[in-house]
Amino acid sequence: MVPQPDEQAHRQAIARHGELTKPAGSLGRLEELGVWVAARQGVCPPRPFARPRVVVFAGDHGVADDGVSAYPKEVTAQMVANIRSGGAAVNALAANAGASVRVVDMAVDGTTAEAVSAHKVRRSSGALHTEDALTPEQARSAVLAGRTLADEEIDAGADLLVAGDMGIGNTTPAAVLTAALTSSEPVAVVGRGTGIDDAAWMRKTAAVRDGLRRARRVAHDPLALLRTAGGADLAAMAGFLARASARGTPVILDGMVVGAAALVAEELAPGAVRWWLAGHRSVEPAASIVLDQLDLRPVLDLDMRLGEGSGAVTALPVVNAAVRVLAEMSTFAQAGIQGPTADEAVGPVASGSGD
Ligand SMILES: O=C(O)c1ccc[n+]([C@@H]2O[C@H](COP(=O)([O-])O)[C@@H](O)[C@H]2O)c1
Ligand SMILES: Cc1cc2nc[nH]c2cc1C
Repeated sequence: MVPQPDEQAHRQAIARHGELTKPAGSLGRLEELGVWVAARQGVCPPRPFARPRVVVFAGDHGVADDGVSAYPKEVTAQMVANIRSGGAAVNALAANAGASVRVVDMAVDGTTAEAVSAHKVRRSSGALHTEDALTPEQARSAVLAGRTLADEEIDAGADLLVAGDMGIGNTTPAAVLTAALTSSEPVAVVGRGTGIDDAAWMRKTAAVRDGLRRARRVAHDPLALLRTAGGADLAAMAGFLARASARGTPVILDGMVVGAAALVAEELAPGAVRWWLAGHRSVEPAASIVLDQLDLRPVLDLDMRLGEGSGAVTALPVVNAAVRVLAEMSTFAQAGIQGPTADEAVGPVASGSGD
């Protein structure tokens, strides 16, 4: 069961925005974001996030051997090492936001450090256009690993979670999952991933078509869908996102790959979306389809298409800014400033974060 955000804190935050020393509604969506956090923390005014945590789910995909990515699968293991040593984009952007980063190997086609491979399910997920991505047992283990990781992080004090992804080929299964759960056509969900050319785009679209043919048959069953056309990374992310919501822990979603996992998580745990904020709009076309389906409006739109949780942690300082407005501004009464005249007091907070 997914808990409801706190209605009372939600109402108090909206009322408080009307009392702060600014024209009603003048901070635009920043007001709405502060209200969103207050309702998730169950307190008004809300607190800046003290222990935001990123978990990057790494795993490559057999379909990448058929020329659907601009990079070879070896890059996945190399980037896991780079994230671990602090040299990836997500490390820099997380540091800017006061967040810490953990990377886990769910299905990397290579050897990674012992410290990151405790939950590893297999080497590379299956080539979804010709075979199942996982066995039923692997799918169950991967979802459970994601749930366990969310529990571990929340129990260790994380007050905001971000799921990131790293895996050569992962935009192909993410496109299939998105198409299967939104009744979209392959051409609508296939993008350029790491930067593929037209020939690779056509190969990728054919792979998505073939994967989707099998995925559509099991689209009503989230575990079967993850097994057929997802992969260990996507399954773990779905478990992680569903569990965060069940624990009442807010999440900032990243781009297209995390978005696809979020669609599955919403199937696993209906209502989970109420604990998620969309960090940004990835340029991948499927990302916008996910946002529409989940009725989420992204905080940022910076033409990013990286993954790793990078868009989510880029949005986090804006979310913390929204919190500080509610927590630190003076009210009209405190500052001895005249409030609005009755006629002027129009609706204080914009809508559209899913509330
Ligand atoms: O999540 C996104 O919006 C996103 C968009 C484009 C690329 N990516 C990243 O690029 C990699 C997958 O791209 P590809 O072309 O190998 O399928 C993987 O590591 C993802 O994290 C991620
Ligand atoms: C270098 C590199 C870094 C990445 N980070 C997420 N996906 C990626 C893909 C590549 C190729």
